[in-house]
Amino acid sequence: MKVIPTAIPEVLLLEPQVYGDHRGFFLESFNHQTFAEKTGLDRMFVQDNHSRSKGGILRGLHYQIQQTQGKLMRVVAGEIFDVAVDIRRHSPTFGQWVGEVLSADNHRQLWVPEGFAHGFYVMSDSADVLYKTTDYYAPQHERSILWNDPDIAIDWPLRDPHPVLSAKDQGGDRLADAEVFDA
Ligand SMILES: Cc1cn([C@H]2C[C@H](O)[C@@H](COP(=O)(O)OP(=O)(O)O[C@H]3O[C@H](C)C(=O)[C@H](O)[C@H]3O)O2)c(=O)[nH]c1=O
Repeated sequence: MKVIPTAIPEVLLLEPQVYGDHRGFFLESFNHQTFAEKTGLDRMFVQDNHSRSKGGILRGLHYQIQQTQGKLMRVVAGEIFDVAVDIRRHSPTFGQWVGEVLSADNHRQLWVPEGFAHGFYVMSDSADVLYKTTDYYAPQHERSILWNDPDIAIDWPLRDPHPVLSAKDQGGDRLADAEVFDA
């Protein structure tokens, strides 16, 4: 597995070793020992999620203010633009974002640490996103930040100007008004 740094040191792009042959391919999508050795992170994942979205859907920006979740994102069908936003008040990269294309073809994974808001935009006609989280879903602690907050200015590769959003995501907070982490 290769670990590729991003503009925010704590956000990591991972490339698994892919074993291709005449039948197709094999890869280890997660190996606890390899993940710890290569990233230096000691995390236990407690939940696996599967999210399918049509093209043009944008989910996010979400985080849990308590029971914070680290997320290991990957795509098994289609292509997404996956975004992590640093919302740790005392971080030198507070309010900055990282966006990476994850796809069924590039097999790339994004490590979104605790203390970050997360969202993705579906660039293909459909996408299946699988991800592991380091704490359990806790809706009472879930918060949303507006996907197009001008103070964050994420450069989403939109297929058209209006992504399809859930009602919750239409009403996200501006970062300036959001509950953020005191880290
Ligand atoms: C996240 C989650 C949701 N649900 C239920 C709650 C709702 O009945 C339904 C859809 O939930 P929601 O609209 O919050 O799903 P997303 O908009 O994909 O939310 C996720 O979107 C962004 C990309 C994230 O990073 C988070 O994982 C998460 O907030 O699934 C569960 O039962 N367990 C869960 O862990």
